[in-house]
Amino acid sequence: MIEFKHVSKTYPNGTQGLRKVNLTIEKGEFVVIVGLSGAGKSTLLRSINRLNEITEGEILIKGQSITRARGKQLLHMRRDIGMIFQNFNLVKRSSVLKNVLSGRVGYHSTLRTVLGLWPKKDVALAMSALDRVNIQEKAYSRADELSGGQQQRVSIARALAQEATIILADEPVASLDPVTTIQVLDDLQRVNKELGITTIVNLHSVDLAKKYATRLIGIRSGEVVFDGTADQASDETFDQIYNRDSQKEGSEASKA
Ligand SMILES: Nc1ncnc2c1ncn2[C@@H]1O[C@H](COP(=O)(O)OP(=O)(O)OP(=O)(O)O)[C@@H](O)[C@H]1O
Repeated sequence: MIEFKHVSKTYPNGTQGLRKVNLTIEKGEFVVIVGLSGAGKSTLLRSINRLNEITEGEILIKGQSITRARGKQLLHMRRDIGMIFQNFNLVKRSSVLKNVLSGRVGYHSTLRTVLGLWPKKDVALAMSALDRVNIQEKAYSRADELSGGQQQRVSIARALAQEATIILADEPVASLDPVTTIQVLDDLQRVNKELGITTIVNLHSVDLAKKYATRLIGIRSGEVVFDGTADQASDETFDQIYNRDSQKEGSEASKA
C-alpha cells in the first residue's frame, strides 16, 4: 500500500539522503527502520507524507501518487497519515483534548477549527482515542502538565482521532526513559494490531527494533541494505547496517 519507486533525495547542498530506494510496505505491517545516525532514516520516513520532498522517483499510497498530488488530493492523502515526533509536537498550553482534536483539522473548514466548534462526534472520537491509550482522565489537563510518556500517548491519540491508516513515528522514544519507552512502543504496537494501522518507526535501539518489528529495514548511506523479519537479521546483518567493519566509522557504530 506504500510503494517507493526508485526514490532518491539530494538535499540542496548536494548531500544524498536517499539513493534509488525501492520498497513496498503492506497494510498492517509494523516496520522499524534502523541505521546509523545520518543514514537517511528520517529522510525516508518524512518523504512518505512529503515533509521531505524527494528529488527523483515516486511514492504511491494505496496506488495513488503522493509525489504528484496537489491541493485537495494532497490534503486528503495526508489526512490518512498520522505523524509522531520525538518532541511530541503538542501545543503545550492547550488541553490534552484540544490537542487530540487538532487531529481533526483536515476534516473541517479553517474557521470552524479556529473557533473550536468541534462536532460532538469529533469530541467523542477524541475521547475514545484517549481511552485507547489509557489517558482519558487527562483530557482536561494542560498538555505540559503531563509526563513525556503521557505526552507521547496524546500524540498517538491525535493520530487516532485523525483516523489515520498509516502512522509514521520519527524516533518516538528518543526522549523517554526505558520504562516509558516500552509503554509507548506497546501502545503503538497495540493500535497497529487492533486497528490494523500500518506503522513505520525509526529507532536507534537494535534490541527494541527486534522486539517490535514485523519487518526490519536497515539503511546505510541512503540505501536499503537489509529488508526482512527480525529473525532473519543476524549479528552480521547489523554489522553491515552499522558499518562495523569499517575502521573509519567503527567508533560511530559502537555508539549506535
Ligand atoms: N536539510 C538538510 N540539508 C542537507 N542535508 C541534510 C538535511 N537533512 C538531512 N541531511 C543529511 O542527509 C543525511 C540523512 O539524514 P537523516 O536525518 O535522514 O538521517 P537519520 O538516519 O534520520 O539520522 P538520525 O538518526 O541522526 O536522525 C545526513 O547526511 C544528513 O546530514
